Amino acid sequence: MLQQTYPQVSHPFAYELNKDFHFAAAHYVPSEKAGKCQRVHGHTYFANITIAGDQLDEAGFLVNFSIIKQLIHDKLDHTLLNEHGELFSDESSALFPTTEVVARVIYELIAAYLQTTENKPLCLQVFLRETPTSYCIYRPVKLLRQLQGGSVL
Ligand SMILES: Nc1nc2c(c(=O)[nH]1)N=C([C@H](O)[C@H](O)COP(=O)(O)OP(=O)(O)OP(=O)(O)O)CN2
Ligand SMILES: [Zn+2]
Repeated sequence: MLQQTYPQVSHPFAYELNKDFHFAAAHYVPSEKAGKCQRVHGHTYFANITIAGDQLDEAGFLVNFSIIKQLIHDKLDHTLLNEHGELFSDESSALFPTTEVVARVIYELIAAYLQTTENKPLCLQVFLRETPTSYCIYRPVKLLRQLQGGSVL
């Protein structure tokens, strides 16, 4: 896989891990503003996930790299994103599978999993590349502001 550096998110934690993975998926954006992207087309999405925390689990992991990939890859790879009715919807722009929304949904899926773990690390950034020239970064700003204010630690 292509190696690249990603924008850093500032945080106070001792450990930070990053997981790169990719998945192939089709989508369409059901808005006139999307032009040609209203038609079904496909991408190889490249994701980089940033997770941080102070505590390791009994395996010495912040979180198992392979689980982070599985959570997203097993669900979305070789699917039509618009058909995931539990994640996306053609009825509301907040749920159209744009790069922005897909990045946020990936964050939500990973954050929900991390809350079930014993050491509860935090997802701080999702970088999602949709094409060679287009990518989006989602950051949980409420959480990051709480971290800056010291109220999560
Ligand atoms: N803010 C967003 N704009 C666009 C999105 C999106 O998700 N968020 N999506 C699309 C299309 O789905 C398309 O997949 C990507 O568009 P674009 O970068 O324009 O792709 P091209 O390969 O045509 O771009 P080049 O400029 O030729 O590299 C559109 N906009
Ligand atoms: Zn697209």
